[in-house]
Formats: sequence, C-alpha cells, structure tokens
Amino acid sequence: MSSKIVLGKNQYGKAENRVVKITRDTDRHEIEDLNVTSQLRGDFSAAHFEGDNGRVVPTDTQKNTVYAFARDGIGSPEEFLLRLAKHFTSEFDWVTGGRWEAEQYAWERIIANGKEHDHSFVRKGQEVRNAVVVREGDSTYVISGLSDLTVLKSTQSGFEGYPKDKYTTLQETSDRILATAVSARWRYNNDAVAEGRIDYNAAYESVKALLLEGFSEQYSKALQETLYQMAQKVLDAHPEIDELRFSTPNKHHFVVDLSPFGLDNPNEVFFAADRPYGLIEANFERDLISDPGNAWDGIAGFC
Ligand SMILES: O=c1[nH]c(=O)c2[nH]c(=O)[nH]c2[nH]1
Repeated sequence: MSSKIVLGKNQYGKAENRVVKITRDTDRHEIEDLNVTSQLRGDFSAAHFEGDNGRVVPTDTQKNTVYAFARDGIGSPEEFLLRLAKHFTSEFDWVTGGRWEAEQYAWERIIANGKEHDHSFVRKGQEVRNAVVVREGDSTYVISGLSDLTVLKSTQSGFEGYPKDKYTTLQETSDRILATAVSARWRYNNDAVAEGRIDYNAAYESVKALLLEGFSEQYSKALQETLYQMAQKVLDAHPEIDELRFSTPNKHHFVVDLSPFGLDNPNEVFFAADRPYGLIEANFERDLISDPGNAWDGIAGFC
C-alpha cells in the first residue's frame, strides 16, 4: 500500500523567454532585451494527483503572453513583470500568485565616426581582450584579440539569394536583426613587432572602434560580408597588422508570430534563440604577409 502524501510548495511556468523588443517608430531605433521567467502558483493539486489539467495554464501560453505583452513595449523590467503578475492572477481565478523574474541586458549605441548610430548597438559589459606571444628561433609573433564583443543591428541587414533545396524553409529577407558576439584575433607584422614601434593599447582601441564601425556602417547581405567590411577597415587603417581572423556566432532573432493574439508584428518583437546558431568563421589577410610560423597553433575555433 502506498503511503499518503501531500503536495508541498509548487510552481510552474516557462523559464528564460528571451524577448527582444525593437521600437522603430522613427529611424532611431530603441532596443529592450530581456530574459523572462514566468511561474504560476495556486491550487494545482488535481494536476499532480489526478492528472487533471483543467487548471494548468500551459507554460506555452505563459511564453506567448510574454511575447504578446512585449508588443506594447517593456518600459522597465519591474513594470513588465508587474503587468504579467496582474494579468495571470486576474485572468485565472485559481492562480493566486506566482513568481516572475527578468534579467535585462543593456545595450549602448555604437559610436561610428564620432556619432551615436541609429540602429547599431553594442552590449554593455563589454569584451574580453586577449593576447598571445609566440617566439620561434629569431621570430617573435604577436597576436592580439578580443572575444564576446556582442553587437546588434536592428535593421540594414538581410539574407537573400541563397540556394534552395527540398530542405530549405528559410524565407528570404531584406530586413532582419543581425547580432553576433565577435571573437577576432589579429596578427602584427613581424618587422613591426621586432622594431618595437607598436603601441598595443592604442592599436587595440583603434581596432575595436573600426570593427564596430565596420559592423554598423553598411547594409549587410550576410554576416560573411560584414566580416569582410570589418576586416577591410582594420587592414586599411593598420599597416602593421597582417591578418585578422574571425569567429562569429550568428545569434538568430526570429520574428514572433503575434497574429494568433490579434496583434501585428512589424519586426518589433523577436525571440532571441541561443542555439543552434550559425557559426561564421573567416580569415582575411594581406596579399603578401609575413610568415606566421606556428603562431596560430593552440588558438581554438579559428580556421
Ligand atoms: O548571414 C548569414 N549567413 C549565413 O550563412 C546564413 N545562413 C542562414 O541560414 N542564415 C544566414 N545568415
């Protein structure tokens, strides 16, 4: 005979709904980026003891509600969560409470050519700078780099003209979000290293600024093309750099279909997926470069 048990504390919902809201009333876009968890509390004993889902507001519905509410803007995470709390507790009378939590990711406008950009953003918190020095015989190699420089443009990006087969479902678009966390490494010319004429701190700041400008300035036909635009800027401005290598996840943002809730969605509310992600990697180098020796050995994830 099984022993009698009672139901202790319980709550349930959808965790980590990644919602990005772009406000595009004017050409100067605003971005709000949240990770929202919604969990309901109340009397759910029938669900646990009898398999009766009559009171179980699906976690899927909770997720949809988060995205639908984002259509009107987020305001502040606190206000957004208060709206959700009020909604669930007033809409379903057996929902007596719940727990709603959000993380907000802060973005700043990219400064391109001295001006705040209208629709290109860099995530606050910033990148990790890195450096590698390799000495082989008489040669000294210096590779500098950065990782996790997270950037997003809310328009001026598309993806079209790709081959289609029976497995292709992706729709062509000329207006999508393009977002990535840039990992880039650049190798300095051996002679410049040997002559000791590189100000590594100044070069770092300049390369970072040029990468951001390259990301922002032009329409992107693909992340691949944007990497080229970024590399071109750096190699034009820095003759002491011979090559650049990129590893960039394409952080997909999918337009949420809000039509089932009677709402339009003109590219304003997005589901920010974390995986799978596109992984775009490319090296760019000058025509004639100094021999890199084995300087790149041990740097993971680069071609
Ligand atoms: O910028 C992109 N490059 C791709 O190679 C690719 N593939 C894909 O499905 N979407 C995208 N986007």
